[in-house]
Amino acid sequence: QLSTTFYLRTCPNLQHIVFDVVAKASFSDPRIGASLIRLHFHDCFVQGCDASILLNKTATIDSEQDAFANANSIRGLDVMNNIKSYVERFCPGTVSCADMLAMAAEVSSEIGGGPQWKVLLGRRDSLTANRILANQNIPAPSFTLDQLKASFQKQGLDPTTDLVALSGAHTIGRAHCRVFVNRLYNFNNTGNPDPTLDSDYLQTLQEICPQNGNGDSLTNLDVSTPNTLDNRYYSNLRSQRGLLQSDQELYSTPGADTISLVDTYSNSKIAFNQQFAQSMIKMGNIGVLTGDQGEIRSHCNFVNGS
Ligand code: HEM
Ligand SMILES: [Ca+2]
Ligand SMILES: [Ca+2]
Repeated sequence: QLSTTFYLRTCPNLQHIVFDVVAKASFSDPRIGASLIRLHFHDCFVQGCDASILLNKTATIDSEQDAFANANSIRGLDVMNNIKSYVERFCPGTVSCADMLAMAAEVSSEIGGGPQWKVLLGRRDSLTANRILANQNIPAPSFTLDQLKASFQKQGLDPTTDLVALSGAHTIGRAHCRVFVNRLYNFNNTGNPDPTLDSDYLQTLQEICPQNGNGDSLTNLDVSTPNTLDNRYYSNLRSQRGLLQSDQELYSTPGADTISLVDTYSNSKIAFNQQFAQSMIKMGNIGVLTGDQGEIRSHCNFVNGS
């Protein structure tokens, strides 16, 4: 239903606009690519890839930006608005915010040293947002492997291949202490740290995140190459240096079918790149609105006429 040539005639310089805005933003903020990739993920897992995450709270919109996983956490909304204002200047009323999110994620992969792919286009923007669904559908960092699998399966993604490949996005970006501090001191109320955490790495993390701190400090998701979209994430998991419980689960759950894929991707950047691109395309197809469904928003943060 979507196509790579959707805006070929109606917005020929779209790709350049998205690339230029993201590239420029990356100079001053090397983390922005990570934030944009995550924004696309958090959009697609709630009502599909329809830019519902971009809608601000109003009298009628219960903003997904206030969901647990998003509040004080998502970034890049300003960059999306910046892209939109350029796009509206060149091709007014044509390009959906949902497509811009998918393109911004692809460009961010490219800029970060990851794979490129042909982005499928033609998505339309939602008229609604759903904060409650966001709380239900966006996986939590404390999830076990079974819970992660169920979450991906609910979206029609493969609970092994897509889960392992897309988790590889944690090869870039940062996380707050609050999302993993339980692993450092009192894992599952045992009074001890998570036993699947390397002891040197544990010590480093304890220095960054004191036991009774406010949890607001940030650290890199990938301890090896924090700003490069490579396959080091997977070698970290093999040496018990996954930052989130949901990361380490992929390798440390006894007998799991995800272990051999972690090995495969850690041994082959090519295999990872290929599957990451394929899984990103698949994620980008979740629940899309097409044809005359939804609308093309004139401002990404508001439905038209509001
Ligand atoms: C598998 C289940 C997943 C869980 C439980 C999870 C959880 C998280 C958490 C807790 C953070 C840190 C947020 C913060 O502290 O503010 C984070 C960051 C991030 N996530 Fe995930 N995530 C998952 C899958 C994904 C997927 C599928 C993608 C993209 C394809 C992704 C991309 C990212 C990126 C790039 C960051 C860093 C964002 C930044 O620095 O602004 N994650 N994730
Ligand atoms: Ca959505
Ligand atoms: Ca990396």
